[in-house]
Amino acid sequence: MAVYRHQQGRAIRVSDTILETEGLTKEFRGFVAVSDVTLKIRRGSIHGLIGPNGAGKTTCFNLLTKFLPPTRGSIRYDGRDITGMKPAEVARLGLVRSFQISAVFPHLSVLENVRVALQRQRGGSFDFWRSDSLLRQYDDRAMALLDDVGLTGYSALTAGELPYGRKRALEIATTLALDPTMLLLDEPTAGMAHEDVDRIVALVKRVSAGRTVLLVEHNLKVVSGLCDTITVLARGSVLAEGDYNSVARNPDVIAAYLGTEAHTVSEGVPVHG
Ligand SMILES: Nc1ncnc2c1ncn2[C@@H]1O[C@H](COP(=O)(O)OP(=O)(O)OP(=O)(O)O)[C@@H](O)[C@H]1O
Repeated sequence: MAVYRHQQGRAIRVSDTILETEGLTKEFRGFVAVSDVTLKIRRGSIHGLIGPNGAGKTTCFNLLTKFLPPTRGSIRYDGRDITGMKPAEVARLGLVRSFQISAVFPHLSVLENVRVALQRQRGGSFDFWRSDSLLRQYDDRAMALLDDVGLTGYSALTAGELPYGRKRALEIATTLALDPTMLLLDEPTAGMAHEDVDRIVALVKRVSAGRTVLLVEHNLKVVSGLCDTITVLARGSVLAEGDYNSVARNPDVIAAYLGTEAHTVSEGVPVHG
């Protein structure tokens, strides 16, 4: 199916694949954490990266977001080779990772955190010395983003006061402030209680409209509810790929989970029906 991007009044045909890797490999002093991974991520999809503990998901995520240089292989984003680029450069191209909670400023208010992210998107760097009135021009947009992630009622609290699940929502709001074309989320529901998980799932679904999302996730219920396509990694390599039902039925996937992570299986990987 042809995909078009509208730019300056013109429709430009773009590839259906937004992000692809070829032979992506990362070795740590001879230990191969990610081995010859070839991925194709469809524009507009929600793509999950799963696998048992130690499968190489985080390393792969760090390679894609340019936080780690690959030992071998290439990464193309939106038709461009980004293998040698820095995280800030790929972020400017619209490929943005969600920052970890440590990147939320705990002593600033929820609103100020989003404002700073918006300012950063415009100016490129943090500047705490800008006058308050200059920063206030971002308030409307910041409130709209907080509304998107269900934090309207929390805007005046300091980020440090937020409950854990709400902090993750704030982290997503600060990421959305960068107006990403493709969003990379690293375990957005890690460590959350059930009700928070459901809220984040709904949130990811909502913010995925008009975007591509790649998420690394342990919680298979989350993956099954969100992802159009799932890539299963095991021992650094791609073990299977497809929709949730097909990968969950795959005997190699079941064996990989059984071998290393019996508790995860009990949470649901082998779904047969
Ligand atoms: N900086 C590093 N130096 C050496 N080995 C590393 C480094 N980072 C990761 N590894 C190893 O690479 C392998 C893959 O790790 P990675 O964290 O990518 O897996 P994962 O699938 O994200 O695991 P988990 O689900 O447990 O977070 C592991 O064996 C890990 O010990």
